[in-house]
This record gives sequence, C-alpha cells and structure tokens, in this order.
Amino acid sequence: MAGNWKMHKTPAEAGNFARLLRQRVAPGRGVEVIICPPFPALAAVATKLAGSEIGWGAQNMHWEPEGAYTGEVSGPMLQAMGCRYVILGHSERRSYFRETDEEIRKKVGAALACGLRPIFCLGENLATRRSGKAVDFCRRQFKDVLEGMEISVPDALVVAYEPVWAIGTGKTATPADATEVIGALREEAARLFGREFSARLRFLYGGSVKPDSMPAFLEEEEIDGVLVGGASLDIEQFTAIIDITADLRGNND
Ligand SMILES: O=C[C@H](O)COP(=O)(O)O
Repeated sequence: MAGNWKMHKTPAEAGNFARLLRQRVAPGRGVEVIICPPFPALAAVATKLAGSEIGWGAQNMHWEPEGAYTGEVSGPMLQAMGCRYVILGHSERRSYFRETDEEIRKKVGAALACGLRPIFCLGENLATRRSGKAVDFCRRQFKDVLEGMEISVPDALVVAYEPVWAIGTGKTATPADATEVIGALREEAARLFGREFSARLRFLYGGSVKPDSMPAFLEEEEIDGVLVGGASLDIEQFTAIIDITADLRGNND
C-alpha cells in the first residue's frame, strides 16, 4: 500500500501523520506500507518512522548523482537520508513537466544504481482508452523504460498502472480492465526478464482508490497492491485501506 501525497502537507503535518500511522498500523500485519511525502517533509517522516516497518519514499529525482541542476534532487541524496523508494514516471510529471519515457528510463536506471526502489508509473489517457489501444500503449511504455535494464531482483522495482483518466477524478478503471493491462505487462516482463522474475514483480493499481473501491482490485490475482493519492492524505481512509488489505490477505492478528 503506497500513499502518494503529491504537493500536500508541511513537515509538521507530515510528521504528525507519520506518528499517527505508526500508532495505528500494528507491526507484523503482513502488509507493506509506504508513504511518499514532498521533499521538505521527508526528514520529519523519516524521524517519526525510524525503526518501524512503515517505509517512505520520494516522488521524483534527477538521473544525475550531482551537478548544476537548480531545483533538482538526486538519488544518492535521497539514499543518504535513508529513503528506500522513489515514485518515477507519474502521469502528473509526464503531463505538467513534460517528462518523457527516455528521461524516466534514465531516472529508473539511476534509482536502481543507487539502491532506491522505483515505483515506476505508467498508464493511458482517456483518448487511448477509448481508441481500444490501452494495452498496447502501456506495454510500449513499460518496454521503452525497462528493456535492457539491469534489475538484480524483482523486488528492486514496483510497477504502478495508473490510467490517467482515473487519477483524482473519482472514476476507477474496472478491476477487469486493470487486470487486462497488468496481465499484459507481466507478459512483457516475462519476455524481457524471464518468467520467474515476472511472476514475482509487484504491480499496483492507482486511480481514485478509496476504502470502498479497493477490495475489488485486491481480489484480482494480478494486482499486488494499490498506489493511493487523495485517500492517503487522510489518516482514517488510509488506515482503513491498510486494515481492509490485512483482512483480505488473512493477516489481521
Ligand atoms: O499516485 C497516485 C495517483 O495519482 C492516484 O491519485 P488519486 O488516488 O488521488 O486518484
């Protein structure tokens, strides 16, 4: 269960949320939980979550380790502060900041090289969905970013399928639609990295996930978890999502 906070929460608000989350999510529930605050709040979250099972990550990084790139943050800088995850290729970065698959590929490679786990996002827009080409489009995004990449173990990477038209709109893809795309991505992963790797690679669904909409996704065998935007900002909704997941996975001790 990963929460993408986007451009929300001050360091104080983020630290407070992390403290509450730690209190509310009992260890050993068998659900991996990650929150991804904005850069200025990372240190506050890291402090509150130190020594807990809850992970945290960033929402972007540059592909170079250092240099004259005003306003940018590098993978080694994140890694040095204890960060384990980084969201890359989110559709908001692709659309508002014109990030291309080529740049995302460089970022994913740089993150893997410095020991960060990319949460690599992809997904089609509404026009592509309506044209019936969503599966081919997502498969191409996956291949363009990952083909030829050195990935030591499937656990080094997480892939999030987020149809653009479902993000922040209140509309979700159907679980069957998500399964169709993720199934095709798994086939592509098998072609690129082998069957065993592909079977263990984790895929998330993202797009207007709420406590009431998420169980249907988790019941699909292809879907390993969810990437939550708006609902991850609210402690009640986010912990409800975690509790439901623990129940569905049979780990509600
Ligand atoms: O990264 C998260 C996604 O953009 C989903 O956001 P949302 O749950 O607010 O639709």
